[in-house]
Amino acid sequence: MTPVARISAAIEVLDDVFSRRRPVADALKDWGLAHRFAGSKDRRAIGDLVFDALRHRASAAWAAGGEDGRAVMLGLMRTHRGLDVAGIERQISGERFAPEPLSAEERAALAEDRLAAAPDPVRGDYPEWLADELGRVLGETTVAEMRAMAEVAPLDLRVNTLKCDADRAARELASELGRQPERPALAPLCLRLPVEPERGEPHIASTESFLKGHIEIQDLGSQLAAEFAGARPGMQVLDICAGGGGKTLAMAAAMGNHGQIFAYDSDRRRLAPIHDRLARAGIRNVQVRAPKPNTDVLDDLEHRMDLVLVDAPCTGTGTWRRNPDAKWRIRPGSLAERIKDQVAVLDQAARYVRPGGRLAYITCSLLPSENGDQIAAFLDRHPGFSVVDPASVVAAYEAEAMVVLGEAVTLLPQGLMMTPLRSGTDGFFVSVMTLRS
Ligand SMILES: C[S@@+](CC[C@H](N)C(=O)[O-])C[C@H]1O[C@@H](n2cnc3c(N)ncnc32)[C@H](O)[C@@H]1O
Repeated sequence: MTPVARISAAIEVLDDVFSRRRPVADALKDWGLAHRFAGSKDRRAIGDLVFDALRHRASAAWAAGGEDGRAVMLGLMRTHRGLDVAGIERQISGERFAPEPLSAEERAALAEDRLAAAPDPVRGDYPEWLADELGRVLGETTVAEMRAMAEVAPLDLRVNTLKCDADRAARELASELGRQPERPALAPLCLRLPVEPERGEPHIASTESFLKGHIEIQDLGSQLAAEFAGARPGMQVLDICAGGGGKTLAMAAAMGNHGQIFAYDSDRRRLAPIHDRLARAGIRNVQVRAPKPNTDVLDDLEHRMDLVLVDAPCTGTGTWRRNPDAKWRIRPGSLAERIKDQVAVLDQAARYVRPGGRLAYITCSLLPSENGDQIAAFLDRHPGFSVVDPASVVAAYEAEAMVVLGEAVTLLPQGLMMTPLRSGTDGFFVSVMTLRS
């Protein structure tokens, strides 16, 4: 396909997403099925265009003065590809499969510099109805943070210390992929592969390092969140929202395979990948407890756990770098649902903490209603718990990892927050609490 035909295809997919409110993955898949002549490079290029357009949907639409796929694609070229009107006209001209030439109105809109006067949610590319919530926690940095949230995320890997050390894993990856991973200063066990659009994402899951269990794919923010929970060798730990096991694996490594982790999730299908992942990582101290009908499979753990981790179901507003589609799909009703889920799982989790034990609550969301407000309400319902000073949570990690987090982590009254701009991670909130002895 020619570059201009790819642009036309991306417009078609975007219109499908916008007009039928379809998930982007479904729209791209259907487009591929209906256009079998398109090769893998074409599909990747169209996918990249569509994802880029979704990252910057509001600002691009504003710049072009329209709302549909065509307007967003034209605006994207203007605001995020640095093209002027003549440049855009060159990009979309061609004999076959080219979009219609620019109309006089489009040309006029694209010629103006409209974005400077746009409202904050447009300049920062986030939904207007979340502006107050985001502003409450991000304040004056909201637009800058949301702009960072609209960029493409790097690929982060966690070195599995049960099998390998960071220097060796970095050498292995460099020789397998032909590129040297970065070593973010915040975490000695993180290897980072920045985006290289022309090469596409490396296929980590087929590397020897991955297959041997030397590395796991995990965002740096998720790695740090698991560290902040404070699992230590010998502890009894319940990971009550274990899902595919990202945090379970990180905690098992931090515990050096000593002590016990119970991995539970109310949805047994979500637990399915954990078995292979545990085996690959050489983990021996995890017992997977899948739910069973009419049986409380966690009964014997009540009041016994040194640490209960709640990696809570949430809106995922912190992961918009990876799912730009999600920021336009989230609705007030789904936020309200997640808040209810969080109340339920926190109340359940509290039962398993031993006196003097810890309860760690994590979300990949930046919304205070899922984070600080949720913890404040929990403390009202459970007066035996209190928040561990977030500064001391950070200090404990810094001492252990021999790093300084400084401004990379934002300390809040009920916990701490990581953000794309300040931390270079997905957005995360972590609150650590203790139960009175
Ligand atoms: C953020 S995901 C967990 C991700 C996982 N910990 C990881 O690091 O890969 C949240 C999980 O909570 C589970 N969940 C939701 N409500 C729950 C409940 N009441 N009890 C246990 N798990 C629950 C969901 O099924 C989902 O798998």
